[in-house]
Amino acid sequence: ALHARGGAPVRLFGRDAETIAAIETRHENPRYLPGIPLPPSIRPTTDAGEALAGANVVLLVVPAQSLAGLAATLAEALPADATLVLCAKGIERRTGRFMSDIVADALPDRLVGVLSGPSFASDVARGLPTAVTVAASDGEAADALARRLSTESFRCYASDDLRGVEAGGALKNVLALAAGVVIGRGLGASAQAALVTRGFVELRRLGEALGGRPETLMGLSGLGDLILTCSSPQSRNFAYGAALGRGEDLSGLKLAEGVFTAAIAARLAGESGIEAPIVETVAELLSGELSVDEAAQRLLMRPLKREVG
Ligand SMILES: NC(=O)C1=CN([C@@H]2O[C@H](COP(=O)(O)OP(=O)(O)OC[C@H]3O[C@@H](n4cnc5c(N)ncnc54)[C@H](OP(=O)(O)O)[C@@H]3O)[C@@H](O)[C@H]2O)C=CC1
Ligand SMILES: O=C(CO)COP(=O)(O)O
Repeated sequence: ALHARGGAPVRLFGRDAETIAAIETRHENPRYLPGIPLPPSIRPTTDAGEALAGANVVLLVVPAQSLAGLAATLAEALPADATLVLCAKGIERRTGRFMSDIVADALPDRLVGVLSGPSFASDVARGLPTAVTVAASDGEAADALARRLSTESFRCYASDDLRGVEAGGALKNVLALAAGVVIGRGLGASAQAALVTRGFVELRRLGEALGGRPETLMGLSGLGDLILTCSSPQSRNFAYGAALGRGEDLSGLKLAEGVFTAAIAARLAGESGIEAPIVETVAELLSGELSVDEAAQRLLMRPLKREVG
């Protein structure tokens, strides 16, 4: 929407014919962004070939667990010189792969960027001020992509630390879920602040162990996104954790990305010898090893080894 408003030719591929038809006729996405007018110049289609013909920048915006399937759908129609921008935050549950690894396997030799940072879709689509990180392994490519994707309301900062950006985006989902549990259980704002701070320590430790740089984890795609999603019910991960914390029936609720990432993140922490008690507690809660009460208590008041605030 942002780029179409700025005059760029934008095509939108989606698989749900009803939603695509609504965007075409009403210039609104009633399922995902109700009430937000979309520029009539956007060309929506259910035909991947039509969407991709001649495209030079392609943003892939599906949940992390769906990226491999989407990459397979697009493979044939994707122009050879198109730059791919990965917007999903997470780790593939089945394989433990980060998003850039999935795309490197399915669509090798492509220029790949990762876009991540504190940015709720509805804020971005409304044109509210947003700042994110755009990473590519090649610094010059990251700079060019950040310039290309920036608009007056959407500022992209370039980074060449692809793994650090991916790690921050995936881990904050698990921590946002934990923050939701704390609030849902009624533990209060002080506990929430403690959770976010201790969660950030885990995000940094684990993110570095996975190959990310400290300054990336302290930036928009790490700390920035952690602050946003640990404090807003607009975050699906936070909202899912809050419902869990309140003891609600979750059967009608779409699984948040952090549900898929928690066990993998806990395993990666174990393999790297990293202490990640919050991530581990979320994984144990989701697997049923801990009750909500036990988990809520453990998230903040687990037995101390040698932690210093
Ligand atoms: N929403 C947000 O505020 C933000 C989201 N993100 C990240 O973006 C990613 C997507 O999030 P979001 O859009 O909110 O997710 P939603 O679950 O709200 O929407 C997912 C969209 O992806 C489509 N989709 C899923 N699988 C496929 C597939 N195999 N082929 C084609 N389309 C598919 C869905 O289509 P259908 O309707 O047909 O199922 C739907 O349009 C996530 O990783 C999230 O972390 C990042 C920042 C902010
Ligand atoms: O990543 C997000 C905002 O930056 C969106 O978070 P949720 O996936 O938890 O909704």
